[in-house]
Amino acid sequence: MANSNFVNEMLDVIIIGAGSAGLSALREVRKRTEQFVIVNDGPWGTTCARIGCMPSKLLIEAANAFHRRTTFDTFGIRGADQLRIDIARVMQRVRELRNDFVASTLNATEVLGPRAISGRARLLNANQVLINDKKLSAKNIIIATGSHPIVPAEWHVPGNRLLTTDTLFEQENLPTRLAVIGTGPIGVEMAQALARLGVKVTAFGSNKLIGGLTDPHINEVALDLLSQEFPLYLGERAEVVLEPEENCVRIRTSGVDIAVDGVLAALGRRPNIDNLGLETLGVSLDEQGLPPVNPTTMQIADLPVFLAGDANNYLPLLHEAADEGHIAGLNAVQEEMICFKRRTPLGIVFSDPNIAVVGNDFRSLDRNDIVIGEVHFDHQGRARAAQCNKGMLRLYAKSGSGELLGAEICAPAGEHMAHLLALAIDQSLTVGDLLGMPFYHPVLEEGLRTGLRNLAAKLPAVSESDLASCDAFNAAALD
Ligand SMILES: Cc1cc2nc3c(=O)[nH]c(=O)nc-3n(C[C@H](O)[C@H](O)[C@H](O)COP(=O)(O)OP(=O)(O)OC[C@H]3O[C@@H](n4cnc5c(N)ncnc54)[C@H](O)[C@@H]3O)c2cc1C
Ligand SMILES: NC(=O)c1ccc[n+]([C@@H]2O[C@H](COP(=O)([O-])OP(=O)(O)OC[C@H]3O[C@@H](n4cnc5c(N)ncnc54)[C@H](O)[C@@H]3O)[C@@H](O)[C@H]2O)c1
Repeated sequence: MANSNFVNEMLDVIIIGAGSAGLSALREVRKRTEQFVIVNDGPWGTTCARIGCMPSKLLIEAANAFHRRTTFDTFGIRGADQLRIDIARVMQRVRELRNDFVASTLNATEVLGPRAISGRARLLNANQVLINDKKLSAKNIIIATGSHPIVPAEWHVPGNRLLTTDTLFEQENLPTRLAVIGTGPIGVEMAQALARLGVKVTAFGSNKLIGGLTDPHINEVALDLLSQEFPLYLGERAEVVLEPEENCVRIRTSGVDIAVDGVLAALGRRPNIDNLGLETLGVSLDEQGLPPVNPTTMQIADLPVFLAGDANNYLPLLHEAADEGHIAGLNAVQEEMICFKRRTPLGIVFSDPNIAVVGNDFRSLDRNDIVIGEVHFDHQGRARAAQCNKGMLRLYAKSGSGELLGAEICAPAGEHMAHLLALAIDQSLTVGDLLGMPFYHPVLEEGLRTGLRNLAAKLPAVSESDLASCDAFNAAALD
């Protein structure tokens, strides 16, 4: 990308960071002015496409395709034990498709010529940025610098044994024994995928709740299912020590001491705000070094500066980063600030079964104001047919009105049910409204309907003339 020649101009907008948030902001800014630049440090192509959502899902798809062989015998398909995984080819395919996805994101900036600048930006004040030793000025600045994986300084593990998702997808081969440290969304997704690809995975997490779950019942189900595939040790920080004489890394907790060939750090991500010059803005910074940001406008305090995407650590998810870039991009070229209503919360972990949290999570709800419905998928008809009959879903509704408030899920097709539920929660639908909707047969969503019926039984009865009152058969074949 070109170097800057906008030194003496007062630009309308400088966008710092060309990830999903920055590109989303760029789209809105470009519709309204030509007086802008976008600056990006390091490779262009976004975290999502290059080292995040997309390559991780590519790896998961390969792992799940191979894992399907464990069900073949029951289906009557013989010879599964002859199937072999070619890790080098798996990783090559991940990179090939990943490169395609990256290329598709570059179109937006390649057409910009000198307005797309490669370099590291640092704020000098609320209207000035230093880029490649040149001062650029703008009426508004959008910061969308993303985040990076946290790796504890005390680990002292050399790069060839220490992986993060920044480096995992570049590997030609995978370690034989791997410790995945951290069992949030990234740790859970990668631990299961790598275990399914034949890596001897052991997972460690300081939090007893995994994959972003807050409902202990769903967490227990998720833990039970995942621990059938690889051991998980939770509730303690793991100590990570290089043992050069033993040619391994040792992972220790109070109850475990194991040797591994490599470590995947999945301990969370920190916003890319260090040395960014946020202190020059003259606003108070919190203990993480973050300034106050209005989530409806993305504005920092009352400054002409906006903070969007993972960089603000508010909702570090792709669709939220895109929304925040959109909001910041619009507001940066607007006379009057527009306040946006944010979307219904939705988080999905692409484990098998999927883990999802939608609407209000269990932890945030007052137990006295809600009723809870639940369903196990062990006996669900369609799930049994597909040999994916495991998992559980819990639904939370307002006790008087039956308005659906949230759900936590570890269930087959959880990603799709979470979307249906997000739609319902966004529209303030009640359990009765949902049970009045059509459910086809035989589908996994009938499991969701069983959960809704379980919830409806704890709410005031609906009118007999309402089809929402239509009851279950209590037969696996029909529900
Ligand atoms: C392994 C993994 C899997 C994920 N899976 C999912 C998923 O399935 N679903 C989902 O919703 N989310 C997922 N996420 C999260 C999602 O990828 C992020 O929320 C999203 O990519 C953040 O976009 P962003 O624009 O804020 O940051 P980025 O895309 O990281 O963009 C920030 C850019 O700013 C640049 N930059 C940083 N500092 C400077 C500076 N000083 N000057 C100039 N440029 C700078 C960076 O180099 C980078 O190019 C995943 C993340 C990871 C790591
Ligand atoms: N499918 C998805 O939607 C998806 C997938 C991946 C990532 N993401 C996003 O990326 C963000 C980062 O994900 P993440 O999983 O890296 O972070 P996270 O913060 O959600 O989870 C990190 C986990 O590591 C644990 N941990 C921290 N230090 C530890 C230590 N020393 N020893 C053991 N455990 C330790 C924490 O208790 C926590 O459970 C998430 O907030 C999520 O929004 C989303």
